[in-house]
Amino acid sequence: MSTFTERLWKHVAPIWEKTHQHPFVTGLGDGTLPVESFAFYMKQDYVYLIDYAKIFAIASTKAHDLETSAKFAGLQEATLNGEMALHRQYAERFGISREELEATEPSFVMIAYTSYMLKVAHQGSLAELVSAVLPCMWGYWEIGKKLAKVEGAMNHEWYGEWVRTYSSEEFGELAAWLIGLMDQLAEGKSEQELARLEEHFLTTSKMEYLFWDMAYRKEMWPC
Ligand SMILES: Cc1ncc(C[n+]2csc(CCO)c2C)c(N)n1
Repeated sequence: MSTFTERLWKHVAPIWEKTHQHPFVTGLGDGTLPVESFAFYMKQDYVYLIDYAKIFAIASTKAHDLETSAKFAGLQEATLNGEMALHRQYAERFGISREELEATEPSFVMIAYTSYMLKVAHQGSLAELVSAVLPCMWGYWEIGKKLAKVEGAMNHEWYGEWVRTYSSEEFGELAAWLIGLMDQLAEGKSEQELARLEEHFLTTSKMEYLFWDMAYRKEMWPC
């Protein structure tokens, strides 16, 4: 018997493969990514994470046991003060102030992405919420591991810190925890329910791709 996340992995493989080949992602590894695209990404990602942290808070209220509730509360804290500190550090290097970072005008891809996750978080079950946020964590872990193997990527003057963060053992453990929770929550669910979880997972995986692409092209609203 294979696990539910093995099923997800099989179905998402072509989307993730396309993501790994995107010039933003390969450029993070080999250093060819234009630094202006990276700065654009950091700003959009900062406002993305403001929403994302709220989704962890919702997950904490929907948790079925105290341990899971505490873990999500901790994740909200880690996002606001850990992951976003990385962004604040980068912004400082770029000469972008905290106020400017926080006042970033959201791109339409960023709004579409977080709005989808927030909708699922508010309206769906905990299993649905986890299926929608899983590509962010699992996907970054896969990218982090891949880029860490690229010669010089860990020590690159701009992107090294990013690669070290998302390939770290600590981050891997977090991703593994969420994958385990997804499998646990999928247990005993009907095929109809599992199909809904898979749909969320595939949708946000595609959103991840779009996020890289939006940042690479520095794409804002067309009008
Ligand atoms: C577009 C986008 N997708 C995924 C992540 C990664 N991420 C989002 S929340 C979280 C948990 C810990 O803070 C992690 C690792 C990101 N930053 N930006």
